Amino acid sequence: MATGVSGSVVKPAAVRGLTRSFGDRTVLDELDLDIEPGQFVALLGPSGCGKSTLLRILADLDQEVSGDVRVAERRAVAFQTPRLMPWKRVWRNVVLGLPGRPDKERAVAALEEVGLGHRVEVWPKVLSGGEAQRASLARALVREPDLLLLDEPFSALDALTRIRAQRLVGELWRRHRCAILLVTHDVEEALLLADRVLVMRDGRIGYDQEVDLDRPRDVTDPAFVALRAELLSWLGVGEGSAE
Ligand SMILES: Nc1ncnc2c1ncn2[C@@H]1O[C@H](COP(=O)(O)OP(=O)(O)OP(=O)(O)O)[C@@H](O)[C@H]1O
Repeated sequence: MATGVSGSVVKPAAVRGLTRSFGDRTVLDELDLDIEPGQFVALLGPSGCGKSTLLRILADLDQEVSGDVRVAERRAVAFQTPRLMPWKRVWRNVVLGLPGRPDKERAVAALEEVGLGHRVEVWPKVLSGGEAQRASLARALVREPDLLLLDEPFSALDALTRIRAQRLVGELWRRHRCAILLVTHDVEEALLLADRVLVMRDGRIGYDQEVDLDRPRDVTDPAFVALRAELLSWLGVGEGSAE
């Protein structure tokens, strides 16, 4: 039975038996997933395994599913590209789609939080790639989500900008304590940021590991190195791969 996304739940996400097919290809196959309030979850998996498909379903952008999908009503999403409307100033982009009159004060507060207090009035085309991505984070945060869905938000950024953006997301999460589901290809990024790392395999969550390391995390910490090796092995690219 196709049920789609329903709101008002205690958990930011509770998914049971989620199946999504495109033609005769089943991408998500009876997938189960719970995300707890305030939890930072990273989702990894080989290209084409269905990560974005799952995220789009949780964002209610795809309803062609079977299974039971319950997601917090307050949710927000940021994609790989910032998707700002070029004909609207940055602050108007941030509050676009919110009910009521555009609330500039709210937009400014969110932009200040991501370090863009000086970019309130400009057009999106003036922003650098990193700034545009931060504006898209501000647009997500202004919605005060219980669940923030991030689909490879850093992958188009250069290495340094990417590190800054990762740190910013870590700080925003500490401050807001919303649950986050971060889709990423980057094992190190997942282990630096998340409480819990998932790997998709055969249309389900094949690996589900808590990351119980102190923050800020140290990539040279033996526990970090061991977890990274385990994850790479699960992804089929490590020494002694699980494949
Ligand atoms: N609208 C669609 N129509 C047909 N096939 C689709 C559609 N959306 C996704 N797919 C297929 O579903 C599979 C999973 O795609 P998805 O984008 O979820 O993978 P992904 O794990 O996010 O990949 P990547 O890491 O490369 O972004 C792919 O084979 C893709 O071609």
